[in-house]
Amino acid sequence: MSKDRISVYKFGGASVKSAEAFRNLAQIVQTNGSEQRLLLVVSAMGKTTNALEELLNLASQQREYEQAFLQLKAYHQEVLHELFPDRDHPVYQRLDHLFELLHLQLGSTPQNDNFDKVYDQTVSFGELFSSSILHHFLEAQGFPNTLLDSRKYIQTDNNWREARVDWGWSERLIKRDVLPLLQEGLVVTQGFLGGTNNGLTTTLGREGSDFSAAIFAFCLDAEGMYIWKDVPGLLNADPKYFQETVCYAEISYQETVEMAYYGASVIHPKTIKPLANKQIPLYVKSFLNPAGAGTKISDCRFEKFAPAYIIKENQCLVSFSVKDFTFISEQNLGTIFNALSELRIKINVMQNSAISFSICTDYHPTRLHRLIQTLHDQFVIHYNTELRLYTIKNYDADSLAKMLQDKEVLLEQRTRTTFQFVSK
Ligand SMILES: Nc1ncnc2c1ncn2[C@@H]1O[C@H](COP(=O)(O)OP(=O)(O)O)[C@@H](O)[C@H]1O
Ligand SMILES: N[C@@H](CC(=O)OP(=O)(O)O)C(=O)O
Repeated sequence: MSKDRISVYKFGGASVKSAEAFRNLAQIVQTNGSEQRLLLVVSAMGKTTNALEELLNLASQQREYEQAFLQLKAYHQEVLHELFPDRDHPVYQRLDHLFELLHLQLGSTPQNDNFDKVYDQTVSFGELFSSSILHHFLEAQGFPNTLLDSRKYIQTDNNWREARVDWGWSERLIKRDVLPLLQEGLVVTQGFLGGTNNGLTTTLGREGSDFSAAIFAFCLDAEGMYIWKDVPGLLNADPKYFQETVCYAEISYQETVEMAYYGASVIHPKTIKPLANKQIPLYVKSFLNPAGAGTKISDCRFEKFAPAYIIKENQCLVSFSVKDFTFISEQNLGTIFNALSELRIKINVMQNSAISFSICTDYHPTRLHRLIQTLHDQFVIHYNTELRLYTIKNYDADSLAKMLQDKEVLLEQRTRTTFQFVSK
């Protein structure tokens, strides 16, 4: 087998959540690493990013965070103790140092007024911890590797928490430095993180490690990208909600990007575009059964595939009504869209009637409050929270009946292929 092939492997939180998970990961690298050059992109361990968000919230509200900090540190240390019996191993010093830096960062939070900027400097520690552990663990297992700081390669603007990639600059840097490193052996790097040209850390949006891997795959002209998950592949529904699911053996980029857009959380929505633009296949594989076929996502075409069910949680339905019985005009819509864009509120579904306009969006209380403040002079605004957005792609009578059963529908919309509704 030729060693000219480059593949990018992405391991998410679930695949590094415990010492056992790290061992399983090393096994996957051992099985597949002799056939190809591998770049490993790793997310934070388990639910570390959530824990870091919680720490930051406590610190920014000047509330007690020491206990939560120590808990997060203890979780990482437990994994270290299992993976590195020698307590003098340099990985211990490295992790101690990173936790000290996190502690300093949290200590300076209340004085800082740009929350989103501080968010990126804080929440990014999860991937710094996990990638350091992975680097040292693979070395100890006999897989020499380079630990690459993705913040120096994925160059972004300072649109904190959802930074936009400078593709040209990132590609030049990655081609210049990472290609030669891959000739020497494995490369390990962080998902989710980018960096500005003045050296500050940015993040690419929650669950953005899939996207990081796709950026590297694009810039390296990889032969394939693999995301290793706790499911057999891309399924027609989230097994957390549905007992019976079907695994797609092959599916197109287009179907996948739509599923991701509607909320199938298995793949970050931004992942597909860079891969499709260079025709790089994406494989969704199970780290619990690495020999399983998984799903291949590529430029294929299928006429018919099993209906896909997607549930997006934590939705909010907002309706804007004009105050004087004039119709909703393009001018009114322009005003609403401008405010939404300013506040980074994304529309998941929208619908207008004669005198009102409704949107379904992810619920962010602070942003919604600001939206109401901005527009309350011109519109009467009502909203409902704790809703779900249901989407059925490739629906038929049976799948509709199944999803709609016992639900009160607050808004619905259908095209020839896709049915969506908002409900409790
Ligand atoms: N269509 C789908 N197919 C497979 N898994 C799905 C789908 N929709 C949602 N999921 C969920 O995605 C989870 C895996 O993604 P994620 O939790 O982001 O993994 P990681 O953080 O380890 O990368 C699965 O456990 C499953 O519950
Ligand atoms: N750790 C980040 C980035 C990420 O992609 O994680 P995961 O691959 O576990 O979804 C997050 O939780 O948002």
